Amino acid sequence: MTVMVGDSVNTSSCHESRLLIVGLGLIGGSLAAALRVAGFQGQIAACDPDEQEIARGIEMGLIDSGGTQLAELVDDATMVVLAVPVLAMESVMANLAEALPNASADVVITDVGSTKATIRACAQRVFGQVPTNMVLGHPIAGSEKSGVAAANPRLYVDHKVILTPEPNVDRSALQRVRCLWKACGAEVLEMDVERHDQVLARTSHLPHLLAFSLVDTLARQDERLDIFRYAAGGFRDFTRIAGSDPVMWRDIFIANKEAVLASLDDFEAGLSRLRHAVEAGDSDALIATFDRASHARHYSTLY
Ligand SMILES: NC(=O)c1ccc[n+]([C@@H]2O[C@H](COP(=O)([O-])OP(=O)(O)OC[C@H]3O[C@@H](n4cnc5c(N)ncnc54)[C@H](O)[C@@H]3O)[C@@H](O)[C@H]2O)c1
Ligand SMILES: O=C(O)C(=O)C[C@]1(C(=O)O)C=C[C@@H](O)C=C1
Repeated sequence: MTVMVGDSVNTSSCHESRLLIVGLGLIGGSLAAALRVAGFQGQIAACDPDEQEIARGIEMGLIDSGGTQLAELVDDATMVVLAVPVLAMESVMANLAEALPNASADVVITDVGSTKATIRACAQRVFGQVPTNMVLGHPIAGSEKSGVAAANPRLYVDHKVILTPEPNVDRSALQRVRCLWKACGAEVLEMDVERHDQVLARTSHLPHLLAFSLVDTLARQDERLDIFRYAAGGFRDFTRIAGSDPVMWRDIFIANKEAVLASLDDFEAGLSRLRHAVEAGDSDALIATFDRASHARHYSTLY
């Protein structure tokens, strides 16, 4: 079957007969939206403690059914996608473990959490080991918005999804999770858990920490109204992500503490070098730093 996600043609197909999304927010809702647009034939159900998110998901045509109680929704699920904040994963897994006998015999479990080591540890605590039918993953796509109302069917198109399978993973479970994301237009990669957390600490978690800190620092100053009134493109580009969900980011910084602190050490050293260059009016040092950064930014694969 050939399916279309916007302009991109995707020849892989996702044959799950019943997909259960746990946590119907931006990421879970966008997954449902992308599958709908791709012509996904299976049922899509969702579980969320917020009844209004479920009602909105049904109203938007993203899910067929849903509710607040996981145990009532697991029946016959062929794939379960955990899309809740990182520190909510363990309690969701514990509930899932109880209800899992009602799922399809070949059920596959995956997640979308922004950190991977703590979520792997949750799975080990709840199930004794990461089950062979569990494939942890992370779509490298998102926004500062939250909730199903912000769901975007094109969110994953041409974006990377990193899967972090365990060595003993069931190969067909891995293949089915790859198919899920390919159907959404994503490019699927594999990485080990430790490397994932180190890389994402630098490219995603650190920038969010800096944006939150800058906006908070300015917002606490007496003349904040005046400052924000004159802010333009540079401020907007640098700080968009400071509007992101506080709970989601609290969880990420608690979960990925060590890697974030290491990336913060490197950043502080660089900032300190720049501070000295500014203090000393060291034109050569300033030009050398900005030149390196500008080249790196232009020649990176960002779009
Ligand atoms: N927002 C992003 O840019 C982004 C990108 C990639 C991955 N992620 C990851 O995806 C996950 C979801 O993020 P989001 O942006 O969709 O957040 P969101 O706030 O939009 O949605 C999360 C949903 O989970 C629900 N929830 C919370 N606890 C729950 C529980 N115990 N059982 C069921 N549902 C529960 C909330 O009610 C909410 O509707 C997080 O782990 C986050 O780290 C986010
Ligand atoms: O585009 C944004 O607003 C995002 O914050 C998305 C972003 C990122 O840092 O790139 C945020 C968290 C993720 O886990 C993955 C993607």
